[in-house]
Amino acid sequence: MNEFPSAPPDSAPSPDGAAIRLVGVSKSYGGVEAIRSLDLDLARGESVALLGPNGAGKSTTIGMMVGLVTADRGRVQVAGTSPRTAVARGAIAAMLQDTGFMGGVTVAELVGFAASIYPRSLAVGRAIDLAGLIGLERRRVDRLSGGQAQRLRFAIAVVADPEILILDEPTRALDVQARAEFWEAMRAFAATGRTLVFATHYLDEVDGNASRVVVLANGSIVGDGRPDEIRRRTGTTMVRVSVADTGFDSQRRLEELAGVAEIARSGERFSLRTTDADATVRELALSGLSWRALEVAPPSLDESFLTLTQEAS
Ligand SMILES: Nc1ncnc2c1ncn2[C@@H]1O[C@H](COP(=O)(O)OP(=O)(O)OP(=O)(O)O)[C@@H](O)[C@H]1O
Repeated sequence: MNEFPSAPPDSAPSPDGAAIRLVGVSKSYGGVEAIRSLDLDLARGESVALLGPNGAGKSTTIGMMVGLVTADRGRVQVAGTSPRTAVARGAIAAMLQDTGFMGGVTVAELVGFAASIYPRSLAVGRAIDLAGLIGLERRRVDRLSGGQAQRLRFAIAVVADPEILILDEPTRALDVQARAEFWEAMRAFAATGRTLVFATHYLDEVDGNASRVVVLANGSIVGDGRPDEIRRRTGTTMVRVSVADTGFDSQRRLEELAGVAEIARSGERFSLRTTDADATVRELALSGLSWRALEVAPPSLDESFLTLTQEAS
């Protein structure tokens, strides 16, 4: 896939550097409070993963960023202006869930139509290439597979050559190969200093693709930081070790090592869940136990995610 051009200088975000700013934003649907007094500042150049269980408020937040949902209270600013103005200027573009296409047109015609809306746009062929749709230019849009349609949504968003790109569950209908290609294109986009915001349920997409993780639950932010910070703050590390003498005394001594919260055993192999792996390993080394095959596994993002969202419910 091609490289993206550098971020254009004339689409600079607000003077203070925020690409997107939400201040005290709330949104209710009837009796349902979808978003509760949310404050969020996204700096230019950040790649932000928006995580949260079903109904947490991710799509509502994204809808407000692109001017499709109006907040009941608070202020939403995008590239230093209102979301709708930012969309009209092509400063922000989005790939949303399940958007339909106008019927009876080809892939190239539809991307060309999208390009004609914006003051500045990529060449149609370039957007089609970036989206991995080469060879499908003349295919009618109603004859695309689910994964091809998803790539077309991406082509329509990226043809705006936006400063900020918003993606709501972008890889939902893609197979493994297409997912890998999609993220390759996204990393190239982010590497040009542009801002990327994506909502996902696939936590394995966060590492390597997000510089920041924002976790939502019940319409509020319950976690915000670098992926490794989120893990460390909430997760526990697993220390695994084999001990030749598996008698009661060995198990008790392992349980008493600093930081150990829980212990499980399978034959000679012990799995220690620890809140402080360094302290656990240090004491293990001094314990006099006859151990081998030490493994230290970092906390998983899945576990951190569950901890954060369950605490909030
Ligand atoms: N148009 C609407 N009318 C009524 N309620 C809505 C509407 N849109 C969202 N909601 C409600 O607002 C809350 C937040 O929904 P939202 O779609 O923003 O969550 P989400 O985090 O994107 O969920 P998912 O992961 O399932 O897509 C939910 O309780 C949802 O039922």
